[in-house]
Amino acid sequence: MSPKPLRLGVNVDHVATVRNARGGPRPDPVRAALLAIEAGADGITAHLREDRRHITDADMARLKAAISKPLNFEMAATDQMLDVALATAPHAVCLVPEKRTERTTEGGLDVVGGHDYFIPFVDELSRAGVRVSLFIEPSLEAIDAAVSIKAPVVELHTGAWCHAVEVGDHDRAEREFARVVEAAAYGAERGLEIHAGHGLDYDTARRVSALPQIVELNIGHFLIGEAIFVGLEEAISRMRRAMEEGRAQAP
Ligand SMILES: CC(=O)[C@@H](O)[C@H](O)COP(=O)(O)O
Ligand SMILES: NCC(=O)COP(=O)(O)O
Repeated sequence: MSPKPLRLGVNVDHVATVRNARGGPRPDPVRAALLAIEAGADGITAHLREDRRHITDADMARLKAAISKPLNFEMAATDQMLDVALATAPHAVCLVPEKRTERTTEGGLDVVGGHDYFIPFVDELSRAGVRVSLFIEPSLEAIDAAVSIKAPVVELHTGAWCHAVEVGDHDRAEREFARVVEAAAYGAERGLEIHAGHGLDYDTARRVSALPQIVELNIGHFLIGEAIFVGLEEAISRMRRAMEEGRAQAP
């Protein structure tokens, strides 16, 4: 059976990070989203953090109004964010953990300890026609919890693997990648749609694209950084090529 098509979701958070450094209107994450779609992005991801350190409520509303591709609204599981998400009516919501003090998303959602807490969020968003995904650690326990919470999609947090690659800790990187491989297969066997994201670059995106169960990668920080040097269109084209090369290796 040929592997399923692999989608690229481009996260525009860090266009807003650069904009907010000066407090003006530029660079505009909506302009970046439109360019990303022209360059081949299958969707746009944006993380409305509680502290609004990058994407703002207005950005999210403008993204929803402007883009022709699906909007993946990342948010913490809070009543306030739920209200914003329901008012925005995105294609999808991804529930992610947040800590005020974190520099970036550090781990996956605590779907084991917080199991019952997440059920109403998944219920209400699903009833509103929003596709819900849970941003989780690549672990079998987290997969089981996601199935029990009845979320149709999980996004496997690839940050630990990508960080180990980045710092040259080969043994740790291989252990972390093995967790991603196992969780992707285990989750797909249990009927979940499998996404992956956080910290991916061309090489790690190529490698993870070879996992046939994974149908969407959400990539932001690396692409926005690359765009500074080669332009956003070229960075996305190179990422698409890397994903296609990886997918060609899929069993
Ligand atoms: C959940 C996820 O991995 C991304 O949304 C990531 O959080 C990018 O935003 P930050 O860099 O602000 O964490
Ligand atoms: N959910 C992952 C995401 O949207 C982008 O993460 P990153 O590539 O900015 O680390």
